[in-house]
Amino acid sequence: MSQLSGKVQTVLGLMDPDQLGRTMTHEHLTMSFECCYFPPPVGDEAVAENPFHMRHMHWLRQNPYSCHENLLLQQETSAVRDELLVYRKAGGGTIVENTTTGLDRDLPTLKQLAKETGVHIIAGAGYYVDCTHTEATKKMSVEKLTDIIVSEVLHGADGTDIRCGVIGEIGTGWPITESETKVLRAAAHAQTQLGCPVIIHPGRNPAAPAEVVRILQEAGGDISKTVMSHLDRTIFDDGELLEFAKLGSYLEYDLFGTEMLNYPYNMEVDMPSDCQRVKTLAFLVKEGYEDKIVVAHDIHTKNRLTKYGGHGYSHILKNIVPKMLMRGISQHQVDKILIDNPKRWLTFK
Ligand SMILES: CCC(=O)NCCS(=O)(=O)O
Repeated sequence: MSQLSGKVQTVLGLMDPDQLGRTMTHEHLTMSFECCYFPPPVGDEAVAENPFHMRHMHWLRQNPYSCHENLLLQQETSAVRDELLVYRKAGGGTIVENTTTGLDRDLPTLKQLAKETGVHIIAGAGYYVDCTHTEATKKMSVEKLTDIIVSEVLHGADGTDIRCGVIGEIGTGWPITESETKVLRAAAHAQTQLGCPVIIHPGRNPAAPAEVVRILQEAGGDISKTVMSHLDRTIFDDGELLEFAKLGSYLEYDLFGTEMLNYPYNMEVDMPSDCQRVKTLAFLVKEGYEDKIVVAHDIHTKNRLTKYGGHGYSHILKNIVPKMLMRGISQHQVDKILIDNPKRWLTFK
């Protein structure tokens, strides 16, 4: 048994899991998404260069990845601080900050935000998708990657003594690359050593989540302590969703607040609306998965902050919870989704 056993690890240190409260399991507070810039539709170049006007807000919601400035969430720490204070007032307790290596993780800023707002912040260890892996990372053995991830949890990351409390989001694409496979194996090995939570960013294909689970399992990972993110843009067929749910991971619907017609990274995908997301949650609850669902907004661009007319970090607490209750999910089940499931996942074995 390690000193972490039975605890959760925030950027301010170890904590009793009962103190977490309502938890968003997948957010970003400071990061850069420049790695995933997508050129604007032909003819829209001028808007993309000058986006932050009321008249461009709809365009930005539809094309969030086509404007360099919108991808620099790390420039908005003051606005994020204000939003975290609102989140606390709305009944929020904890945020799992999923920024990993490749996305400009900034642990000192996370620590400062936790101190200034009283929101518990849990930071992520490991690596994002292949296109952000450096040549040095790509050359590393699984053992070396494992050592780095373990050290980020036990000793601190990025040259600081600030420790991560989850592994992930571990980034994977579709098909999963050799370097991503090594990182997944390293995440599983680190999880075996530490008994810690893991969270995965799957590729944009309905087969991707199950393939990640297969790789993790083969490397000894604990799927019951693993969250599969972004299911709202990945699995659309109810039958396929239930097949995936049987594998035993937590099922994360984390794009609440995102509504767009054309999803640029995969034009086959019809991004669901928030009403459709709630409907899917109600379906999963009816099918017996109320102990496996977790939710979040995955804010990773500026336009989703309330400062720019976005929904902010309190959207689920303020708007989605009432909708869940209206659609037959009970208060007890809502509490499981927001409090009990994140707590169980985040507690070290
Ligand atoms: C870094 C944030 C992130 O990866 N978000 C997921 C975006 S998407 O793959 O669902 O478009």
